[in-house]
Order: sequence, then C-alpha cells, then structure tokens
Amino acid sequence: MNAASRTRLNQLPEWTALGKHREQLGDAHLRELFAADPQRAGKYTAQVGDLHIDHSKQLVTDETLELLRELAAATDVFGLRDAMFRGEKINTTEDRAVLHTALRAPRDAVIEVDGENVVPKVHAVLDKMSAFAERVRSGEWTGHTGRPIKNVVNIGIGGSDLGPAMAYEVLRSYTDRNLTFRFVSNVDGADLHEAVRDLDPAETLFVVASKTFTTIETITNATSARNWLLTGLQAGQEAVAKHFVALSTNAGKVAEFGIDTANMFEFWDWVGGRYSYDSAIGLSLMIAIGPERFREMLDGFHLVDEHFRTAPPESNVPLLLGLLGVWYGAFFDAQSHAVLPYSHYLSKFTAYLQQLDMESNGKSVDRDGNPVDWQTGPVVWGTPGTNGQHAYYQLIHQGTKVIPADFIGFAEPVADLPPGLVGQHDLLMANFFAQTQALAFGKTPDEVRAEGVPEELVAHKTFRGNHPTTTILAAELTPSVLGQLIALYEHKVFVQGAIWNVDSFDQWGVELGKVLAKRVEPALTDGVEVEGLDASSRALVAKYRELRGR
Ligand SMILES: O=P(O)(O)OC[C@H]1O[C@H](O)[C@H](O)[C@@H](O)[C@@H]1O
Repeated sequence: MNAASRTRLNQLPEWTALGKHREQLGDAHLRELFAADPQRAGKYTAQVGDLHIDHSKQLVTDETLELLRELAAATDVFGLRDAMFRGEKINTTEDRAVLHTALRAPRDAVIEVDGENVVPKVHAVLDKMSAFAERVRSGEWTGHTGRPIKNVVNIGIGGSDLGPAMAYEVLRSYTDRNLTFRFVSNVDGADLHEAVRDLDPAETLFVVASKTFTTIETITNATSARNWLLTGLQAGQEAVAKHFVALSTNAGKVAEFGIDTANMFEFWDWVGGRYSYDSAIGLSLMIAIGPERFREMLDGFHLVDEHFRTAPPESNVPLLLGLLGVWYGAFFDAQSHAVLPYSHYLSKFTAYLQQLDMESNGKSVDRDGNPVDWQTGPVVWGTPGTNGQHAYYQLIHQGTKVIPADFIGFAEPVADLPPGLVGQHDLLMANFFAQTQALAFGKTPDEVRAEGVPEELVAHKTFRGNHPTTTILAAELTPSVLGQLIALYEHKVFVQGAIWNVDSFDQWGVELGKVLAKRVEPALTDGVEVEGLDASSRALVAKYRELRGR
C-alpha cells in the first residue's frame, strides 16, 4: 500500500472501533479480567525462539487483540514488512533500502538491492572481521613496537557506540578476560582521557566506528587518540596502521583520516546507524567474544527475523508488542515505556533501546510530510529493575501516570558466576515476579485495613494496581538470546512506525543542533559574533566566556 493512498490513521474504522472498545473497557481491572477468564494466564503467552513472553498482565481482552490486529491489517504492516525484507527503498526521505536483516542472513540467502545480491558482501566482511578478530585475540596482530594488543578502544557515537558497548556488557561472561575493552563516545575530552589514562599505547588498538566518518565527535576523539598514540610511542604516522582500524561506509574519508583502507571493515548505506551493531560496527564485540559467539548472536537475530517474516498475526510476537504500545499511546495517553531488565549485564540495554526506538519513531509528520495527530514513539527509559525498585518504582506503583513496562529476566545466572553468588539469583528473580504481581493486582483498601493499618494511612498504603507489564523470560542470557531480544525490539519498533505511518529509518531531528553547534563554537573560542544567535543564547555564551576568563 502506497503511503500517499493511505487513509489517515485516526480516520480508519478500525481506529474508531478501538476507541469505542476502550470506552467499553473503562476502568476494568486486571483482577476482574483474570477472574473473568480462568484460562487467561496460559492463554496470553507466546514463544519466539528461546524467549517466553507473557502478556497476560496487559490491559487487553481477546477483543482488544483482535481489533488491534485488524488495525495492523488496515495499515498493511505486513505489506511494509515484506517490502523491507525484499530490499525496497522504504526509507523514502533518504531513498534507501532498510536491510539490517541481510546482516544476519545465511550465506546462501539471496537479497537484492538495485539488482545486486548483497549477501555475499555481508559474509565477505564477516569473514574479514573474523580473521582480524582471531589475529588480535591470539596475539598474532602486534602493535608498532611488536607487542601484542591488550586493549581495544572503540571510538564512535550513537549507533556506532551504543550497540557494541551494550552487547559487550551483556556478554561480558563470554569475553576474553585477558583483553581490556573501552568505549569512547562523548566529545567531552574526559571520556577519552579516562578511557586511555591507564593504558599502554604500545598495546592499544583503536577501532574508529562511524558510518559516515564525518561525525564531529568521533573524528575529534579519533584525532586526539592518534595524537596520544604517536606521542606515547614517540613515533610518526607509520605507527597508525598497526593501531587504528576503521568501521565505515565511507572509504574516502577513512583514507583522508590516515587509516589504511586495508584496515577498514565496510558496511553499506542500507544499514541504519541504530541497526548496525551486527555489521562491521560489531568488530570490537567480535574481538571480545570471538567470531563463533558473534555468529551465534547473528543466528539469534535471524531466528526472530524469520519469525517476524513468517508467523501469522495471531502468534507474531513483534507484532503483538508493537500493537500493545500503539494501544497504550493512543487510548491510555501513555507517554513512556519502561524497560526493566533483571540482569546486571543488561545495564546498558535500555540506553541502546532509547536510540533504537526514540530515533526511529520520534517523529511528528507522516511519510508524506503531513503532521500526525496521534501519538508516535514513547519516551523509553529504565535501568536494571532491582535498582529501580529502590528509586523510581514508587512512581510506577502509586504515581498518576500510565507506564507500560517490559520485565526481562533469566532462569539461570550466567555460567561463570562463582558458586557462592549463584544463590542470590533466586532472590533477584523473586523480586522480578513480585513486582509484576504488585503492579498488576495492587492492594485494595480492605486488604490494607485487614492488616490493622490505621484509617488515616489506608489511602497511602493502597496500591491501585492495574499497571500493564509484559514479562520476557529466557533460560539463559546467551549471545543467541541477546540477538533474539534485539531483533524482537527492532521489529516491534518497525510495527509501530508502520502503523503510525512515519519513516522509522531517517533521523532529521538530530541535524539542527549539529549545525548550530558548528556555528556557536567560534563564538566560544574567539568571541566571534554569531549571526542569528538568539538573545538568551548570546547572554549564555557571554557568561561562559566570562567564567572562562576570556
Ligand atoms: O556512525 P556515524 O556516522 O558516526 O553516526 C553516529 C550517529 O550520529 C548521528 O547523528 C545519528 O543521529 C545516529 O543515528 C548515528 O548513529
């Protein structure tokens, strides 16, 4: 279906039907929904790969789910999905195909962009990455002075940082513990300083990750890193080749920076930055976990890709999760979505999802440039759940906002946890299960009174409940499971963008700030008058210069 020929979302009869259904549902409580349907707990579960999904604590009935699926059909979500998998240029504002799914396709798959099968290129780069990763891991790749590499510093930002940095944390127990990994993203010099201060340049490899190789933060940090290296080694430009590799789509700019393009690992414009960590952008991660584990992760992605591509609407999990988000945004006025992992290793998971979701669907015009008058992407937030419980869960339990949340947990602790700490896992997971129960069912005033609580405190100690959650449970946090989780969220975001009719694959909203920063910099350093600087910003710049004694 052509975007231009689409009926506006909120004028579709399917949308109106959902609105009516929402009114009928009113304040129906999860207590009632569970009481009304004894099968509910078992019925509202789904499985994709190793992920067990329980959405029984969502504010939905059979009818809700049916109406949501009808909305998906009316907005042709699967039509757009098929166009994506076929390599059509569904990123219309940039005229690009959207083919992160090709990054994890098997060797014999055929996926064409402009008539060219891209799968052989993908595997050629993966093979080159594997060979390089093995050389670093085995100590065969040596630095300028002949010493093996002990430290890998990834320099990148946004999609060229968040993916590998997150996945490195998630898969820490699979990493080569003899190597040190650091991830530098912020243009604040402190980031690079703290990352390299205790490293020996002779044993340090910089992996400069940038799709465009023009991102000012990354090029600035890479330039400073090169200075640090050459000063530390007291060497000339010839040392760069042994200590710098590049991950990019832009060979010209890589060469201009002084990195030998033989040490460049390529990817392509049909891979969006926030969808890129299973491309060459994953090189640091591959060095950390080894090529075999990396491929297991890719297989996990691919498994969920195939599920999304082929499963019917009734059992299609990314479709389900996407629809639930649409439901709360449109009909409950939910502004945010919390992702609450019960795993220390997932500490950067939500930060990663923030870019994936908010940069993809944080849009307010549709694919034809018309303003939307329905909610689009939510604010995604959250930290590992147990820490959150002692901080912001108060607001989720008793505040005034509707905050749908995903709870992610694992039956097994990671394999290399010392036996003395394994016992803590049940306590962690007891919290995991207790929280979704408390959120869903709450505690009534009568239950509070029955505990002998004085009347004036009853309201304070009452939990309304009815807070919707999805539970995602897997046996173990493996590379494959990580791939499955990320692909699940990628496709969920896709579904939502398709329904909201936004281009989920551009990011024009990040441009204005970049342009202004370039113009403001000379005002800070040299006091140059910046044309068009507003009165407030001009005063702040003057204050900054005064504070810096300029
Ligand atoms: O990989 P790069 O070209 O350096 O881009 C890094 C990041 O910066 C941009 O501003 C975009 O907002 C991100 O989508 C991108 O991931």
